[in-house]
Amino acid sequence: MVREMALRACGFIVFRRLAVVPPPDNIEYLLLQTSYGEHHWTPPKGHVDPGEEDLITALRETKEEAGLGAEQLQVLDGFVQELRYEVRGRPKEVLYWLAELRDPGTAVTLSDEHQDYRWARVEEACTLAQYKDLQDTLRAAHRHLEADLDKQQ
Ligand SMILES: Nc1nc2c(ncn2[C@@H]2O[C@H](COP(=O)(O)OP(=O)(O)OP(=O)(O)OP(=O)(O)OC[C@H]3O[C@@H](n4cnc5c(=O)[nH]c(N)nc54)[C@H](O)[C@@H]3O)[C@@H](O)[C@H]2O)c(=O)[nH]1
Repeated sequence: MVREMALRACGFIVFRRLAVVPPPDNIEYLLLQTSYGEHHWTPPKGHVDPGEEDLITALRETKEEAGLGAEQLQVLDGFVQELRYEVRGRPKEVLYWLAELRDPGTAVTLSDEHQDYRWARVEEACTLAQYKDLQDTLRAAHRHLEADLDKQQ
């Protein structure tokens, strides 16, 4: 039996820390709303080009979709989440890493693929995200950041 190859996409859960609010409530996550289809919200991500490395895809898509480049991001070690769902009857897998926006004041610049963006605290981000698997991923990211914080204290 030939198993159908899953469509593969990679992206970043981009977050920023506001200076004026004490942690962990100062953490906000970036979500983008598509300008097509159901106008759903997801972190920046997109399809892996043939031969492209996963992290390079995540960086390229984040630059294309949000205008945020590698030099503006700090990619975190030790966190990656894999989502699997079906799109038009085909299996799709999405890998998300975590990346902090170094300067929380950096402006987001959207492409034609998205019509809106939001910096949202974890619960608002989950409300926007809608999908259970993406909500779980956002909460896992938040727990990971909170655990990091505990270690520093
Ligand atoms: N005009 C038009 N054009 C489209 C359309 N569709 C695509 N284009 C074009 O394709 C290009 C995109 O290329 P990339 O940027 O490289 O790829 P991705 O970023 O991967 O983008 P996608 O939108 O293909 O993929 P998803 O976000 O995965 O959404 C697909 C479906 O999956 C569901 N879904 C989404 N997220 C989750 C989740 O976390 N969990 C679960 N469980 N389900 C989830 C949801 O139901 C959704 O409808 C663009 O240039 C468009 O021009 C469309 O309907 N009309």
